[in-house]
Amino acid sequence: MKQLHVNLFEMACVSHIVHGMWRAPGNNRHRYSEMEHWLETAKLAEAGLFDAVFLADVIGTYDRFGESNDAALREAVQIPNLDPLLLVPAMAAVTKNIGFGVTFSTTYEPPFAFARRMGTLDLLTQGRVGWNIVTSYLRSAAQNFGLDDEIPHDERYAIADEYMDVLYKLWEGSWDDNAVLKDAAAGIYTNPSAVRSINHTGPNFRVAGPHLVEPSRQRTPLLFQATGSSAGLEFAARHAEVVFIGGRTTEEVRRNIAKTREQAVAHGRKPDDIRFIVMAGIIVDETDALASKKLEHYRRYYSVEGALVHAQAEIDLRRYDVNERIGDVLLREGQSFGNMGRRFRPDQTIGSALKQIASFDEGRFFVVGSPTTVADQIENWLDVDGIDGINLRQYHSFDTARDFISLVVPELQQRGRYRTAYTPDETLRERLFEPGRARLPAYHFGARYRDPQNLTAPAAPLFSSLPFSKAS
Ligand SMILES: Cc1cc2nc3c(=O)[nH]c(=O)nc-3n(C[C@H](O)[C@H](O)[C@H](O)COP(=O)(O)O)c2cc1C
Repeated sequence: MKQLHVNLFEMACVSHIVHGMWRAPGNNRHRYSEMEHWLETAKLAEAGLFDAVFLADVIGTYDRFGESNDAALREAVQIPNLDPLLLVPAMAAVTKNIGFGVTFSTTYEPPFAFARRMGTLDLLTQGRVGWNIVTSYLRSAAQNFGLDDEIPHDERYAIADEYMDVLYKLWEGSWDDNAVLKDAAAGIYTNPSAVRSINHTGPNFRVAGPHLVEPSRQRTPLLFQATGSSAGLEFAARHAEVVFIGGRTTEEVRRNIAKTREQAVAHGRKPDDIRFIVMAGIIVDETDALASKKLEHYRRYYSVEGALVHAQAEIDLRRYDVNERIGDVLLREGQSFGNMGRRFRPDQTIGSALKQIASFDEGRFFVVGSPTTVADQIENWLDVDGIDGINLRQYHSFDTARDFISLVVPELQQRGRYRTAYTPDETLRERLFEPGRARLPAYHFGARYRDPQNLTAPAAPLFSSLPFSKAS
């Protein structure tokens, strides 16, 4: 019977996704800048037998709503924030099993330095790190790295594909497993013939190598990705091992999962080589009634303005008649339906959009209720939608995680749907897949560089033409 994988869905900032909640009494969000806060977070997640603490990240500001950073700063929407990679060693030092998923963009910082950072983290954590691959979607991020505007979407994925090529060459191909000898008698620490330069030359990167970090247990960290576009799905089919999937209905979720599996098979992988995780909102209490009361309590703090900032809304919905349709207002205001199109339909009324925002309702994977109500839903998500796990959204730190751990985990364990202990000494990849699978499978694209011959044979770029469309 399938068991549920759970990541604590976090971000090193005050207001990650449930905006306004930082004002709720007892919420610890304001302690995001204290080391102790993250040590507590990691220990709590480990006590709950979670798979990992998953840290989102952005390297720019949400400056579209109101055409400035003012609202984002007032509402603390992902600013101020901290670099998530720097939290991992501290959290790893006070835990033994919990994994760490960290977000890093392939668009702005060179791959060689990132390869070293992740190699360092995989060594220090004994193989407990994963990487959430993003190409970054904020114009302000581009402007923080010398550009006027974002690089076009599909081009970012083409750059990301070459980025992965460089990383695999460094992580998988530069050092042999038996390179480090530590032979004090002979005075040889590393066998020079077991380490090689990678001499990568490509359209975006030139990297000589060798990698500076000796092989770690996973070599390549567990690869997470969230996507919905055709270029993103093609990239996931070649690279990703854990994909954040979505869908408004069970049918849509199942279709998206099937499509992603198919594309992975087209890239020489197996249908089961990808685990599917959704963002889930779970508000639980002893009874359904108490859980609904908790939801009402939380709703009082929710910030519609914070949600509009995060959606990079082109218009302030609150300024229009609730019966007007969003599409008509945008047209009249000469605005595109770009950002808001990700959450609303053009024929939706302003009133229904505001209600959707304020309702907390995050669609398909949102449940409020007793442990039984929640566990019933989770079993549905596992067996009917076909997902493998959830990123547990934090409404209140640390009540949301504590409620889940004390009320939902025992219920799921009783049903055989949740681990009762960690497998000692397992890597994060083994936890998501199976014992013995600490590294990328031999047929994964990244493993090709374990054969030094391939270091000199350039890989076929993923996209033969841009913008990418499946037909091409
Ligand atoms: C669960 C989840 C977590 C995400 N975390 C981040 C993040 O931390 N930083 C970021 O820049 N984008 C993040 N994204 C956005 C994705 O990286 C990506 O831009 C988005 O899914 C759209 O992909 P597409 O353009 O290929 O459809 C996240 C998306 C999801 C669903």
